[in-house]
Amino acid sequence: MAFEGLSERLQKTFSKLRGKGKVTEADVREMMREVRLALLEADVNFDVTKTFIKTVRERAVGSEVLESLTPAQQVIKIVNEELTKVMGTTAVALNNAPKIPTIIMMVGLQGAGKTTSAGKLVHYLQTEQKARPLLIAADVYRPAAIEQLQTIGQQLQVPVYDEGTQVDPVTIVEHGLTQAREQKNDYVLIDTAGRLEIDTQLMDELRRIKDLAQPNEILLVVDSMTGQAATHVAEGFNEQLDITGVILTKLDGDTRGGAALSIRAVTGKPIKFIGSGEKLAALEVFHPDRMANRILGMGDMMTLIEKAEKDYDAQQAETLTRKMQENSFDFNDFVDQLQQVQKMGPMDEIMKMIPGMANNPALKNAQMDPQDLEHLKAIVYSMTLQERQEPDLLNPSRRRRIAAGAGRPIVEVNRMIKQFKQMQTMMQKMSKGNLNGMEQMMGNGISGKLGKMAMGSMVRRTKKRKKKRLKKVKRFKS
Ligand SMILES: Nc1nc2c(ncn2[C@@H]2O[C@H](COP(=O)(O)OP(=O)(O)OP(=O)(O)O)[C@@H](O)[C@H]2O)c(=O)[nH]1
Repeated sequence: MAFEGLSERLQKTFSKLRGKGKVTEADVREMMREVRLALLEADVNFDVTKTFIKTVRERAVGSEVLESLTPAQQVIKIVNEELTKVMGTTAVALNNAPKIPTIIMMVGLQGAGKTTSAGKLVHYLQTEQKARPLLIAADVYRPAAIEQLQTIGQQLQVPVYDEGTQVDPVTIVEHGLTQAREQKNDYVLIDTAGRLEIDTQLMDELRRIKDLAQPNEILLVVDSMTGQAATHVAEGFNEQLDITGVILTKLDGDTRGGAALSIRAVTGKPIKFIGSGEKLAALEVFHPDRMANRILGMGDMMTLIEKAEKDYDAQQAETLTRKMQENSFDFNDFVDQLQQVQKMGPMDEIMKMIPGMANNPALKNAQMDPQDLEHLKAIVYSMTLQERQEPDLLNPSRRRRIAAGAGRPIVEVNRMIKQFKQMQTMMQKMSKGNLNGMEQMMGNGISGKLGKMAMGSMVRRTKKRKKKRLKKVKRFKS
């Protein structure tokens, strides 16, 4: 799992501070030594680590922390803010051309994930902006690369311009751009060749393509698993081509985090997207603040909400919104929700995005077994319609009969009813716009002010979204 080592070490370091009424300069110094080691072990660039530690230390020994009533939380807050800063502070959007097409040139070493990322970006543009992109196959050295791009093109139903392997890539790009202009494609993605390492011939070719195409974006695709090497690659490509942004791939793997934490500081260029899987939908906009939260085990509620919005069936979501408003969330909805959550991906990944859940050992490799869902359904279907709506009717004798009817042990029935009631309470609180209830339920791992801070932005944004959704429903009804 990405950042696992770094995340665990940082959280262990900070846990020593929790509960301390007062933090001394010596405590801060000791803690920063551990943070420094954790960063270096995660393959973060040496200079980046040095500057980071210096900044955090200076801020942490300031009076705002040492004299505060919650010094441990203040220190974590500073580390969080500085991690966010190192990674670029805010998400950076794609540069768009004033007049179509916006031209995006994908560059990078062999195997970094260029071709796959070109496909993911097309999928992202189609989903987010209903774009009509064209792909240009300008990697003439690896015949399989053209076929790979054609397969991706077919999957996404976008045209792929290629002239085989015998034509100069610059000519291919020139012809491809002419076709895109004629066919009014709004985006053009150029898949260029990669090499095992940066060499003059590759750079010459990329520069010639750049001079001809005058791209709005030169996105360097780097493999996060290569750690420090990824940072060197980024430095090299940036010097030669003046890249405009980075796509960091394979963050679903066992990456230590060095690349994510170093690239921005070393090159000055933003990480714009992260790849988190081989599927075409596995591309996310890079949000430094959310990444810092994830690294510190503070969850990433915004990504979770966005993921839910994307993967949830729109009609189901609307029904759920209505039920929340009417306070009529019942057992049938409960089963539906579990089914929806199952679609979102492995349970342990999802749970880690919830504040306070990241380091829960019980969640290690937690999976939602499809069979569990079948068992839950069997229990729900053994209830009467009225019981499904009013769980208070489920007295011990009814519970026993339901267990027998579903062929499941009574403890499982009791557990499910308890979970349902918790979810129902959460829904009721959300329907009243009271997300503090949710915070209490989920944020028990990060207490007090910090928990509120972590949830604060989500509460504000969720309220805004809710308002917007309600307006939509109102408009729809009238
Ligand atoms: N797990 C994971 N695999 C990825 C990701 N991105 C790409 N890959 C895989 O990495 C391998 C290389 O990806 P390609 O897209 O072929 O790499 P490339 O940079 O185009 O390679 P060349 O064409 O040889 O220069 C493929 O097996 C991809 O499926 C990612 O975010 N996560």
